[in-house]
Amino acid sequence: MAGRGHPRDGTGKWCQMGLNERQMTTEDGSVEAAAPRPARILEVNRLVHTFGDFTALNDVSLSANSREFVTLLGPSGSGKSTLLRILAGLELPTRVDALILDGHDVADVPANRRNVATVFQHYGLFPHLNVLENVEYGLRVRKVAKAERRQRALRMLEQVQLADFAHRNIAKLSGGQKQRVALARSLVLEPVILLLDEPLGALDEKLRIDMQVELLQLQRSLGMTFIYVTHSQEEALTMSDRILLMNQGRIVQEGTPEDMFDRPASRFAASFMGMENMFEAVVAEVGPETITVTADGVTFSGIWAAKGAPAAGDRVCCAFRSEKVRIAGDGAPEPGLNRIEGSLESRIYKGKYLDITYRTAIGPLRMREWDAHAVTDEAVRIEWRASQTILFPANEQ
Ligand SMILES: Nc1ncnc2c1ncn2[C@@H]1O[C@H](COP(=O)(O)OP(=O)(O)OP(=O)(O)O)[C@@H](O)[C@H]1O
Repeated sequence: MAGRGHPRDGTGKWCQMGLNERQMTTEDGSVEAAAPRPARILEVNRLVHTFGDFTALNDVSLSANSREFVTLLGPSGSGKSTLLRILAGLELPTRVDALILDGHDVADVPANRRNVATVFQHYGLFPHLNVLENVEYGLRVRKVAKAERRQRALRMLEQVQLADFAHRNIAKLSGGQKQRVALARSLVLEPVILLLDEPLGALDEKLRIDMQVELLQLQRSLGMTFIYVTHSQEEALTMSDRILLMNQGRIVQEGTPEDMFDRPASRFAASFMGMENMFEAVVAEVGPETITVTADGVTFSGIWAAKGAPAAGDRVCCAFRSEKVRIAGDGAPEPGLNRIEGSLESRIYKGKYLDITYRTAIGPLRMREWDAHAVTDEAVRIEWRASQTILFPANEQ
């Protein structure tokens, strides 16, 4: 990419003082101010990608801002990796209206001329090179002088807490350490965007959780834009500024982690974001804040999560989380609470909590109970808040 302000050889080096206030040291040691980097670092408009007659990406548009952590979240086969490979230039899109990176349209620019770097699940390190040589490799290809590339590689190894391992053989590293080397090797090139394809997928759970925090700290301290692919909603919720939820080659919803967790706007999104209770109902009344619905003769209230507004008589889907359900007291329900009678159907011990299913007039309802002693075998009334009940059209997947 003829990226504005990004030298592709060893004649100068951009110092990241924050992505909008950069300077460049030239060969004679003078310092030049760089053009400010645009706040919007990536813009993709109407991307379509096909493999033969199979459409892997269908009318996908997205953007990323400078310093933003954007996650592509979705089930296997939803098109996340294909999208990432197109951003990296490893795959040329079948059709795209615009693919703007750092102010330039790079739709036809090959991978080695785009100022992005990619980290994959399986590291892709060179086994015959030690840690430092692996991190230096990209700078060597770019013909950066030896002293400078060594200094930059060591500085990056410090950032990923591997300075003491600089001369270690790659084969003698743990999975987490290998992934840190892979990160350092990409970051040392100072790309405008780092693309990460399930980078923690090969690590065990404890290490994955530690590395999530480390990755986030690294992204914040470098002030870099990360585009991160995962199928784990927990990983996406922990790290992202913004989540793009993908299904069958489309971005079906996007928002902050809070938006995505609290207000999934379709059956697919609700189910993927872990809403255990979901049932169909008919709109009875549309109020200013809540909407009243009926299902099998029972009346509930909820809030509308999808675009537009429903009308009385529309078929909708209601969803709420099992951890929001609790056993009701004896008195009349407080305003803003939905309530229903239930009888115990099953309970599953999960260590820290119990997953309990109650048989009710609208079907089985799940409740997560943290106090194992609170559960009795008797019939109960269970309740949950209208404000935590989301509604969306029943006819959209
Ligand atoms: N080279 C290819 N040739 C044909 N079909 C492909 C090719 N690459 C990907 N696909 C198909 O495109 C769809 C999207 O694949 P992609 O790898 O992008 O999904 P994903 O969301 O990253 O899945 P996973 O999480 O399993 O990696 C899948 O149905 C896949 O089989």
